[in-house]
Amino acid sequence: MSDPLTAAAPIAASSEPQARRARTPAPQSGFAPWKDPAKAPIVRFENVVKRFGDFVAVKDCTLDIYEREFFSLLGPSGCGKTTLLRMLAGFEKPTSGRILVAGEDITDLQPYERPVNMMFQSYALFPHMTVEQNIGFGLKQEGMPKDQIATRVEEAMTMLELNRFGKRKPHQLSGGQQQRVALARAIAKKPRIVLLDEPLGALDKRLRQQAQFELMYIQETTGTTFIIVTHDQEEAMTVSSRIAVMDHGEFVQVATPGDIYEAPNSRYVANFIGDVNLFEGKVGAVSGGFVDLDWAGGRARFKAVAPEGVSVGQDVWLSLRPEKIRIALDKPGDGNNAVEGKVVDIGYLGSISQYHVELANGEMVKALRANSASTVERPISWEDRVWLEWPADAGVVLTR
Ligand SMILES: Nc1ncnc2c1ncn2[C@@H]1O[C@H](COP(=O)(O)OP(=O)(O)OP(=O)(O)O)[C@@H](O)[C@H]1O
Repeated sequence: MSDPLTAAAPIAASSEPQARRARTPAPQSGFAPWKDPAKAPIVRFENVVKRFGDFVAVKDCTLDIYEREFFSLLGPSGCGKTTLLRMLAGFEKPTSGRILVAGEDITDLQPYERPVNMMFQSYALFPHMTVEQNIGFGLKQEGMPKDQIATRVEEAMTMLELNRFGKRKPHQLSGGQQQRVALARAIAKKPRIVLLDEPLGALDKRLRQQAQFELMYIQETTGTTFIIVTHDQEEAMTVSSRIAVMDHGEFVQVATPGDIYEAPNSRYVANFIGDVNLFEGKVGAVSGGFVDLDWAGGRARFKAVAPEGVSVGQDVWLSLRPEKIRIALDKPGDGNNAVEGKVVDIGYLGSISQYHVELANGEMVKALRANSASTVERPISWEDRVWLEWPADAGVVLTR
């Protein structure tokens, strides 16, 4: 059973959307400590390996996380996200490697000796205690004087808008309110680092989105470093300063949401985040920072920005997001990449439509088009022959 002190429940979904809507977090513009060589990380995983018997759950992971980051570990089920988090919290010991917090090696410290509080997916509130008592419990265990506990509990309840519920027991609260109590309890101890394992997993989509903003607000207001485990890419994109995309116990890419989306380093990452078209081809030529990519055995040549170290004859993939493609009935002029196809499906999404276009080699490409009232062209419909067009810098050439 998890320790109710450290194993708190998911974050709250607000039951007072009106009151809370005004509190959108300030954007972390310009916040990029990972780019500053003078900055020391608050968390460092150093060549961390975790084996369970013969199985390697985490393979030689090295990662720096900086103070005030909202850092996401993102990946499919079983890729090692929770194991990494549990090693940082002290519930698992690395098979080899070290974990440092603020420069101090904490690998051998007990969970309660670490400046870290972990919130698990499960609820772990004490049913016989009031909200106030639940929030103050950890502080009481630490031997904090009563008046200071009262102040901390008050602060945490105010932040989570729980003041009205202080005297209630957990069963007298909604699920979302219980989650807020759990978060209040975690932050009342003022840990330097809060770890969240799928904190919003139990919420439906609407509440989840609301709770994401709430989490961001609390993270920014308290100045705490948050590390979250999620397999929901939209969630990671919304809340994170940076994301580590994981696969089979390894980091595939660690970058900002923008870079992960715009500059994925592999087909795995491109496919994992958002919708993408992948054109397989061979490099036909490299010059002036661009490659010519021979697609479908030479049916067409696409120009794209050359990745580092690419050479003629190499197998590559052009990753192209649907919104970067212009779809039109008329053949575009020279200059951009263009390929012809037939519309086989249209998804009407309100402000935009998604077109599924079949190319000559049978490949399907997705393209988006705004449903703008000012569009003078005739609407594009099923079975139409269309042209897909994009500039050389719209896609990313991937070598793996
Ligand atoms: N105590 C354990 N004993 C043996 N294998 C384990 C243990 N804990 C985790 N594993 C294995 O290690 C791998 C990584 O598990 P982990 O819980 O870190 O994955 P995850 O990425 O968090 O997945 P999920 O999103 O499903 O929670 C899985 O294959 C899991 O079965």
